[in-house]
Amino acid sequence: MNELFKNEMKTILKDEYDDFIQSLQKPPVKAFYLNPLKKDCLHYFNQDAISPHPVVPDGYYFDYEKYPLGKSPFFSCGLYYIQEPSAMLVAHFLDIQKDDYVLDMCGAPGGKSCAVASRLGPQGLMITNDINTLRAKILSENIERFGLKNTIVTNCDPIQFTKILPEFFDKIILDAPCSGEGMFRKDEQAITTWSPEKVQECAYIQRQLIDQAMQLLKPGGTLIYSTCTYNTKENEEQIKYILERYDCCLKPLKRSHGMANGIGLDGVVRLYPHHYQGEGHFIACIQKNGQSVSKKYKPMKPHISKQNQKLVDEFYQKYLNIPTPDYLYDNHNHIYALMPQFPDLQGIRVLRNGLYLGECKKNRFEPSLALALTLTQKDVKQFYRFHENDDEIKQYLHGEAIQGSNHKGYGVIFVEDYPLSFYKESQGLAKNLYPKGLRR
Ligand SMILES: C[S@@+](CC[C@H](N)C(=O)[O-])C[C@H]1O[C@@H](n2cnc3c(N)ncnc32)[C@H](O)[C@@H]1O
Repeated sequence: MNELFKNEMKTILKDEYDDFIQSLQKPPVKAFYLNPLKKDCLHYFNQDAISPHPVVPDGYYFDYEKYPLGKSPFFSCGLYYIQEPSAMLVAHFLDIQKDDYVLDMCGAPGGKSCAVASRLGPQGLMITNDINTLRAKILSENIERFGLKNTIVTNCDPIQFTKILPEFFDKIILDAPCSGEGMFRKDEQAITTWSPEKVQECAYIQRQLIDQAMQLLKPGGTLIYSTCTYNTKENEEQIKYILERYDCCLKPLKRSHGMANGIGLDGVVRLYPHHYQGEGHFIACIQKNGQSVSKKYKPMKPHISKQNQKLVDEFYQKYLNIPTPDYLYDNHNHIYALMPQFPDLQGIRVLRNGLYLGECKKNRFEPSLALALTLTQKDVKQFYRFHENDDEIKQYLHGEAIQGSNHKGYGVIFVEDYPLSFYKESQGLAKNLYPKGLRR
């Protein structure tokens, strides 16, 4: 470990420094939170291998060596998100309201976006963004896995939002790119890439993102700022900058279970692995002063050709018990269901425009995995239901077809009550429609 980092931690922690260093020798802890869109699923978990997070209501620690939750088919069904237990506090502290419009500026891989978007109601909106294209694609996959309909995934420099959506958002998450000092136990690479120059560089980028966030936030709106690093330049100094520069105030966070106070700043939260069961983190909450007024903005316009509308309608009538969504958007024959509150994002690279329904090709409609993951057994005319450990589920996730019956056409595979994927049946065989990239 870099001597400069050690010296800095000695200054920050004083006589707790040895305890901190010892805690870095222990294995990292892992946790998950439940997806509130997937009802009544807790009893399917091995109760002996999970224990409740002391603060986050739907959060649980788990023993990842004995209980590899990432491999369960329930993971593919989007029942939970595996997230570092300190990071879980960010969404928890945001105090989400059902109709909030939320922006996650640096969203990938999506731990905070999924937590927040799954708690919004149908009037709410989540725009989650990442500047890195590869990471934005992973973000988009996680949004899909969680079965979210109210979420737009973008891949841009967030400065682009300031031109079209000033003072638009009720809540903004700025989980900033940082020097990663809090990740040293979990990620060897974080140790080797750390340098004082990296701290300076991150602080500079964070400042730009902060300025953008404050332009995008509604008066009365809340910004949650977090990092997974310990130095004050990337943490308290950034918060003091916001408080001096903008008409806003600090919303004090309730500390418990070993959460530490800020350095020279009260009301923020510092998490250290020798006090709190998780990795290192910093969290602060800022409220912009002023009255919240809903601004007029240009909504995203639905559009779809008559021919494609007919194909989608036919599919819904034949295979589903729910009506075709009202607001369809056709992007080169890829069909999305928009929500009426979606803003027009002209000029911004959009990876997922609400719920991706599927593709119209060769005069038919092919439904997507994303659509399957939002459906219940009542919503579909044909389905097969299996248990978590059934061979059929293993075969299906592996990419194989499974034994069907004499039905024909599209249906959905469920693991207990939870949708996993569409299949297409003919001649007694349910053909595999699970995307190749996700098979295992
Ligand atoms: C700490 S991670 C975010 C983790 C994420 N919030 C979550 O909970 O899963 C920081 C992210 O910021 C992205 N990033 C870096 N610079 C950025 C910028 N200028 N604008 C937007 N995103 C940026 C990185 O690609 C990275 O994915």
